[in-house]
Amino acid sequence: MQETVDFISEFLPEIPGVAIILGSGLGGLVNELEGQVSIPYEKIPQFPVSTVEGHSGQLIFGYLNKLPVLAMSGRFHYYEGYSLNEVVFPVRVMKLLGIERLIVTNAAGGLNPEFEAGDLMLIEDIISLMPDNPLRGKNEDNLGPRFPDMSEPFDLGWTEKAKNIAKDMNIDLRTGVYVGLQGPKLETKAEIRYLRIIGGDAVGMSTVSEIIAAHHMGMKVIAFSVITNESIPKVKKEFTHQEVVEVANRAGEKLVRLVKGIV
Ligand SMILES: O=P(O)(O)O[C@H]1O[C@H](CO)[C@@H](O)[C@H]1O
Ligand code: HPA
Repeated sequence: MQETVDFISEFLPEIPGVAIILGSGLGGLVNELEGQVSIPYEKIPQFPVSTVEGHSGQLIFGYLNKLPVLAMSGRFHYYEGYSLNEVVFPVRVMKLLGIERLIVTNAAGGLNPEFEAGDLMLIEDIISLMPDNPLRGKNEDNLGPRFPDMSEPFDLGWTEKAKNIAKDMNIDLRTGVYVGLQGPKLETKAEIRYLRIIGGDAVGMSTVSEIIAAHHMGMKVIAFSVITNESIPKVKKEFTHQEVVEVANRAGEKLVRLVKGIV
């Protein structure tokens, strides 16, 4: 990690105040960054590389409303074959770079029957149904405790502010619980019923491990889902990642405005 941190530090004009992970199709935020410095993942020592469409695969430093931020344009998923330790590696690097705040975004299927494609959801809690945990193995005590409390994974002050900012901007912000599954297969109807029963409002294949790792290190975290599809469509149609990326691109415009406001 130190090798990676030293490498990235060389490119950063200053320490970013906030790191932002951009989900599928949400790369549009990058267009808002001024004074950009981008580093392709394949140039960064020890860094994994992105293999999913809609995830461009670069770290981008830039100024959002004059505040220095570091955006991960492209994240890593367990289903790509990475271990959860590899999936959260960039989050750990961000903390070691001195970044204290993290905004996580994703594209997700709506479980809550009131949600529609294009809705924006503030993630208030998570359920990790990943087959592993990024904290498994010897604990690095300099990162965080062996048994981190997870009763409040998100920074409450920050989430309250986000809700108020959304209201001021006339952005309809849903709230709910995000369930993280390993993917890459989509859910069966019976699995969807199960996920709803256990309290899920949105489902995806990312995010939960990043939040666990960030919270373990004491980062202040906030997270949003763009609901890109109903997990059981009212009108029968097949799931396509293409549609996820398209809807996220369109609805992502709202999220970009909101993130800008929050930053
Ligand atoms: O969670 P992000 O990276 O936004 O991507 C979501 O979109 C992909 C499925 O279309 C899956 O990777 C799912 O997790
Ligand atoms: N299920 C799982 N992951 C997803 C979905 C979904 O319906 N939509 C976008 N990512």
